Amino acid sequence: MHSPRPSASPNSSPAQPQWNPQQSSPMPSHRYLPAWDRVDVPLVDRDWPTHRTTSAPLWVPVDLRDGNQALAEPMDPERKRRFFELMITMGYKEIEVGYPSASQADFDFVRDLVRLDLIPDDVTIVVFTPARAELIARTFEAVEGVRKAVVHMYTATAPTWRDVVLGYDRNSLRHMIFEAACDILHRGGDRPGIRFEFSPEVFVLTEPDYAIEVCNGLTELWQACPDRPVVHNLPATVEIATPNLYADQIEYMHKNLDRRESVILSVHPHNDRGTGVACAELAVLAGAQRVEGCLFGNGERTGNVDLVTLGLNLHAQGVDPMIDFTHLDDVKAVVEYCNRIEVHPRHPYAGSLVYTAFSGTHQDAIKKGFAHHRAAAERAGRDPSEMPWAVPYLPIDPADVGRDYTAVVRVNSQSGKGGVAYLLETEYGVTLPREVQVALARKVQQIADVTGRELTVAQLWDVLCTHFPEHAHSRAADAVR
Ligand SMILES: CC(=O)SCCNC(=O)CCNC(=O)[C@H](O)C(C)(C)COP(=O)(O)OP(=O)(O)OC[C@H]1O[C@@H](n2cnc3c(N)ncnc32)[C@H](O)[C@@H]1OP(=O)(O)O
Ligand SMILES: CC(C)C(=O)C(=O)O
Repeated sequence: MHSPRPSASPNSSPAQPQWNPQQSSPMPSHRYLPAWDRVDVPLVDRDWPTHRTTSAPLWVPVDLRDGNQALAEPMDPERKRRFFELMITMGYKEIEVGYPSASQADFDFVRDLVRLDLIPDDVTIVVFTPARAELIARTFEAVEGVRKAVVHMYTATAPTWRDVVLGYDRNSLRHMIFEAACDILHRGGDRPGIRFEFSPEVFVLTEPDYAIEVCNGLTELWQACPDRPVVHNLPATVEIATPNLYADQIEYMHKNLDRRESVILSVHPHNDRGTGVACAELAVLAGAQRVEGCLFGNGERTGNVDLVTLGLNLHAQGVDPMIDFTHLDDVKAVVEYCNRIEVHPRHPYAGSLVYTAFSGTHQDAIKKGFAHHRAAAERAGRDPSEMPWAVPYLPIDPADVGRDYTAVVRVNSQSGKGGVAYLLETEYGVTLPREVQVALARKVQQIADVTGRELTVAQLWDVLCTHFPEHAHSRAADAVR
């Protein structure tokens, strides 16, 4: 049973309203089929829209495999080791450490982790392999002697990949997957610390009944039980649609997987449409229990889903992400070093500019918000850091991730009196009367308009000293003198 084609959104009426003067563009959009014509969307009596996420899923960073395979210069052993240690420090407990059959470097890295006993007892490593006998053999060689590992086998299951890339029909591909899975069972089935994972690559374009048939077959073959569950990891290898479609696909699997208590339902979103985070969040509402991704969203093309944003999105909802982000700038520095890619200044939670307001009304609100926050803490007899957070324009307290408040307000031609006054108050301890704030802001704005530049706090102080010397009495400035 499949759902009828969903109705068009209210915005897509063919009769364009007179208030919308947009014209047809020269974009060749007709070349692309909507997702609804590319894959059957299973009928879902949807539950996910009414769910809430109240606990963190199991996070599985795949930086050392999916992230690494997307780098122009894959990580050297020293970089891989630093990244691995960082993830351990942050609290990740299941970490994909590589594709050991891909290269000697990948193989050696996994061997070093095992031989040098670098994997803490409560951490499970994941090793990745295609469904090819010689590469499976090499993968097991890599984890020889490990205490705990997940052997993760993948094969593309979507029609185009079956037809064009692999050259199998549905039956012969299933046969090929099961043969490889038997090999894996044979090599690892008796080893207590070894568990199995399967990814039907390009799950989002795979017929749902085929995905179910293959996954359920593997659950059976691998003898999954609650004590030794299998992971079925359902990747949006390339994003194809709005996140609600992915959520429907995940909920369909959640409701149709056999031995559900013996299956860990995992997701692996990429970010081709820029909606990887939304896909993961809706997928968790739809039944996913485990999320694979990369720190700050490195990975193939536009990247894997960003585990930092996902974790801190939970934090900002009052849910413990179970990962330590308290030194986020240090985390960022290590990841930038290892990947040789910079994190964007606007990156959620971590970018250099994300706790900074240049614009006047935002600054005014932040200034009032901080004052209100401090006063509320005083009234309650508590430290401000323990009080519920409600400062406007700052979705979380920057201090939670190790930032101070110095960059919260910066002044340029978009700023107003509130921002200027805030900086002089916090940096110089001077509280200006409202009329002085207004007049000073006018002077500052004239300067900023002429130079087109930001003004430093020292420059603001100079403007105050020049034009309103009678108000330039500051504790901080006195201390400097
Ligand atoms: C979505 C993902 O991220 S998938 C992971 C992708 N990551 C990587 O590819 C990084 C590491 N890869 C490698 O180092 C190499 O590709 C290797 C060592 C695995 C294989 O190398 P090669 O043997 O030279 O093969 P090549 O790279 O051309 O791979 C394509 C072959 O693998 C087959 N193949 C692709 N995926 C799979 C799979 N999951 N299971 C079995 N066979 C597969 C293809 O059909 C093709 O076979 P053909 O040559 O008979 O047509
Ligand atoms: C095979 C899986 C896990 C993957 O990396 C992808 O589909 O992007």
